[in-house]
Amino acid sequence: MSLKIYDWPTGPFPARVRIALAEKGLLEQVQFERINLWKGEHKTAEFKAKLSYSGTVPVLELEDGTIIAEVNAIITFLDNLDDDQSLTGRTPAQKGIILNMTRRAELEVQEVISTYFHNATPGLGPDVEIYQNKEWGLYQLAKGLRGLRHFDELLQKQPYVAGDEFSMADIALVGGMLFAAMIDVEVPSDLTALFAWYKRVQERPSVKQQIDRGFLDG
Ligand SMILES: N[C@@H](CCC(=O)N[C@@H](CS(=O)(=O)O)C(=O)NCC(=O)O)C(=O)O
Repeated sequence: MSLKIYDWPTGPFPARVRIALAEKGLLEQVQFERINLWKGEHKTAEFKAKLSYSGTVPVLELEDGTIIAEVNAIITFLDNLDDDQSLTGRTPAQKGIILNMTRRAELEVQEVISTYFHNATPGLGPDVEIYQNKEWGLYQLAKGLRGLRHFDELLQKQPYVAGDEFSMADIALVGGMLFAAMIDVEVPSDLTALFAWYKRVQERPSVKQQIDRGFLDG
């Protein structure tokens, strides 16, 4: 099976798919095509018509041309290629809890830090950031810091974001931590359970290799 993924190689959202690919042993079966976000290649009419209505990456293209263009959807597809849905859940309850916590990590951390990046910093540059609202961006950053504190409290009581095992939900929170690191958002040092979790998940080569990749500028 050959898969094609359009992404920015070190972007925090694409990193989540790359972690899942590594977890499933599929990294070698993927052809990656770099989409330069700083040049707005993800915002062209052609890209949005063919690949991503939202104008975002990553986008997965299957051999038959099928397009899947949301991180969680891509990971769900990958996790269902074999008979062990370790990332998205093996039972109905696990599937519900993992998706619940994945969305919470997105809505309370990664997406709000991304909104801060695009609104209250130069972001991808004036040619791409055609609308910015600095006040809204700062408001979302404060929400993201509250979100990180919430996950610190959660991780004082359980080893992983959705419970006792590593899952797609942990990958989502790793995405939030990567986004924070990429734009120098300081994670408060008193979030010791969060940092302990981050150290724990970095024991997985799939996660460590993404964190060690650093970030490319446009
Ligand atoms: N809802 C999308 C969000 C994807 C997303 O925001 N991707 C970023 C990539 S990166 O910033 O993590 O590298 C993007 O395309 N950003 C470009 C933009 O928002 O203009 C998903 O979950 O896949």
